[in-house]
Amino acid sequence: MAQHGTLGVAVVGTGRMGADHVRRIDRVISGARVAAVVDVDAERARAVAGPVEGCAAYTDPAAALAAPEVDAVLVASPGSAHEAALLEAFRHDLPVLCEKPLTPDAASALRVLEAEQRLGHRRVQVGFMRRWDPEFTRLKALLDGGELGRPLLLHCRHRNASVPSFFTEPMLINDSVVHEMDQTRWLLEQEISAVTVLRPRPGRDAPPGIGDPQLVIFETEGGVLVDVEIFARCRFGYQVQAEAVCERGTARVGDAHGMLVNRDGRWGGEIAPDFTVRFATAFDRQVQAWVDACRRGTVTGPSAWDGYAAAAVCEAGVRAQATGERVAVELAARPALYQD
Ligand SMILES: NC(=O)c1ccc[n+]([C@@H]2O[C@H](COP(=O)([O-])OP(=O)(O)OC[C@H]3O[C@@H](n4cnc5c(N)ncnc54)[C@H](O)[C@@H]3O)[C@@H](O)[C@H]2O)c1
Ligand SMILES: O[C@H]1[C@H](O)[C@@H](O)[C@H](O)[C@@H](O)[C@H]1O
Repeated sequence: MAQHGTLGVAVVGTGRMGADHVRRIDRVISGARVAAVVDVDAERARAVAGPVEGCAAYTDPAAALAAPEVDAVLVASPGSAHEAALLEAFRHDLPVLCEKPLTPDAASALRVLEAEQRLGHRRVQVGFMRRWDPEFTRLKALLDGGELGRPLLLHCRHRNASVPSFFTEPMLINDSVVHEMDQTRWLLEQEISAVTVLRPRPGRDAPPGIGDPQLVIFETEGGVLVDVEIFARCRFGYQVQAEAVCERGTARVGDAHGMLVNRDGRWGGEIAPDFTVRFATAFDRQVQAWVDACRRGTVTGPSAWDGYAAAAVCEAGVRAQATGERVAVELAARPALYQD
């Protein structure tokens, strides 16, 4: 490890998330520095590397990951480029924080699992950052403590003020509801066994042919029902809420939005404009936990198995969305490397 135990990180993909992670490693968290950035867009890579001391800009991930200053890799390229970046990181046996999704489909996620198993040890943490959100970690601790009894239902809301114009209907599942898939598996410690997608009439802001909002229902292997409202163009702000209904009580997160203001005969709180604000603390804690684990030579957080399981549920979800039918999730057997 370079420079007094400081972790040298290569950030692959310097778009919205990648640039934000570069800022976070450079200015917010401790124990790491950005040694290299990679982007197929050379100008973008140079622009992001410029203000960071000692950071080299590359267009070829293979060249960057072979650099001696690089001890670990943060993958923030589009999902379709994740598999290649992960396999390149494995070639050098480097630890990886891979933004969600691990890969865009279950078959490619299985290939990543197989490659990691060939290494013989886990190297991947998947960027399901809600696992580090202070409210969600409290909910998890409450459910784990058991004082509310067993969870029976989980009501989730996932609202984005807007999404890019290229956002397709399957992306409601693959890009957005993938978070609730991981959140459900993590909070309940159960696999999701089936998915159904229901549609109300589309909102007026939904592009032609795209049903937005949608209601996505998960059934878990332990008999819990989970409903997820996904509304990608709700206009008013970014809202992620979850309420667990248990045998002896309920618990809900995602309502608190900073300040409460009394004014002009009204009272109310703030709503975050987007995920970078709502989950700022979660992103910081996620990357700090990854850096700390890398420096200890261990892994933490959601594994490649969790990334694969979410991809398998996404596949069922996209089929349920297209057919209107209840679709069972097909999951491979969990390999020994991911048993704990
Ligand atoms: N955790 C979250 O809440 C969250 C939020 C947003 C995005 N993401 C994830 O982060 C990733 C990036 O999303 P984004 O919004 O920053 O996208 P983006 O389009 O803003 O940026 C992607 C960047 O990757 C570059 N790129 C494309 N192919 C590449 C390759 N093969 N090698 C290197 N660079 C390449 C592009 O030129 C672009 O600069 C995606 O996986 C996305 O799902 C996660
Ligand atoms: O890529 C983004 C990101 O993952 C956000 O966390 C989610 O709320 C959005 O719906 C999705 O488009």
